[in-house]
Amino acid sequence: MSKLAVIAIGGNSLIKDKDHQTVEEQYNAICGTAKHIADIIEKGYEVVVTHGNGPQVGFILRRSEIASETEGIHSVPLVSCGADTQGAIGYQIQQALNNEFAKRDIHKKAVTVVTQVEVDKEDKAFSNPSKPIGSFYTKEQADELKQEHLDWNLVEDAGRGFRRVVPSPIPKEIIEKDVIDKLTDSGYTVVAVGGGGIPVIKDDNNQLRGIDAVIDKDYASSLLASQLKADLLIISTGVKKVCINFGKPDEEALDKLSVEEIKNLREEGHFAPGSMLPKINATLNFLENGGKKAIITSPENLKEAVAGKDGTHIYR
Ligand SMILES: Nc1ncnc2c1ncn2[C@@H]1O[C@H](COP(=O)(O)OP(=O)(O)O)[C@@H](O)[C@H]1O
Ligand SMILES: NC(=O)OP(=O)(O)O
Repeated sequence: MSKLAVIAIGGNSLIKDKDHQTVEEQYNAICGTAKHIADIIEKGYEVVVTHGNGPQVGFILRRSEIASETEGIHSVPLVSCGADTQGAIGYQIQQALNNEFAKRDIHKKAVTVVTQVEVDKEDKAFSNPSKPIGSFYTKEQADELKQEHLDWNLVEDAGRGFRRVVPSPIPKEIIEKDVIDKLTDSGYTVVAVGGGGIPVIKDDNNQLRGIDAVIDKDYASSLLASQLKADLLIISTGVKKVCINFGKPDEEALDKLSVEEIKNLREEGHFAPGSMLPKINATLNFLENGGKKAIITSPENLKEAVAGKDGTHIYR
């Protein structure tokens, strides 16, 4: 039986830099990533692809806010902006993968599952927004925006500038997990829990209802990988390897670590909240829930990383 890898693609890693964030440029980045995912499939893995949406969901929300200043145009709730990104990014990944499969004569089909993820309506994240979305701003721009939009929260994001933050509750249950499991078992390459999944809560009548938030896709991917009993969780992001002293003159890249070693480095504060810290926590959740191995690397290093020659490897 083939091994199962869940590959989580970061929303920021789909956008090279601020001059390359159009839909076409994002599709080009996805086509590049699709080649690397196809390499892994050719190595004999079944793959489930998950993806982030931090930049994209923020862009859609902002467009909606600006457009709704025009009479007759309604605004779009954040939860629907997240659902929109699942369709738009899922479509691009699905198309890029199917084109790549056709080129290589891989007899597979990629399919996207619109995925709802249940969260706790009492999650304290709802009163403590922490998930960075949308554009990066300078300190001056951030100060101006705070005065202009009194309901906005902006924080410094891992030395890259200021960003708006929204609530990011912990994912509890993947509503469509059985469908994802069945499709994967049948040989489809499934794209799922896009943007961490569409956040939903159960109301008093046990009915699902969307709630405004953005779930961290690394936590949702880790939950999915555990529930599918995946052999490998791969987090594909903007860096080849996780580092200690990141961005400092004594920065050092990490190759291979145990759960205990990475926990110690986490305690020492080497991983920035809102960027690398959730990835580390998500890999630890996977490894502590039965997973054996997790890799953090960049899209262009996926093949080498799976072959054990690159990336940061964390073992149970
Ligand atoms: N210790 C660290 N090692 C490597 N990268 C780090 C570290 N701390 C913060 N980062 C930053 O975190 C980024 C990944 O987070 P982010 O861009 O939010 O992820 P995503 O790819 O999921 O959108 C890296 O590209 C890097 O800039
Ligand atoms: N939803 C989410 O975690 O997106 P990013 O990976 O883009 O931050």
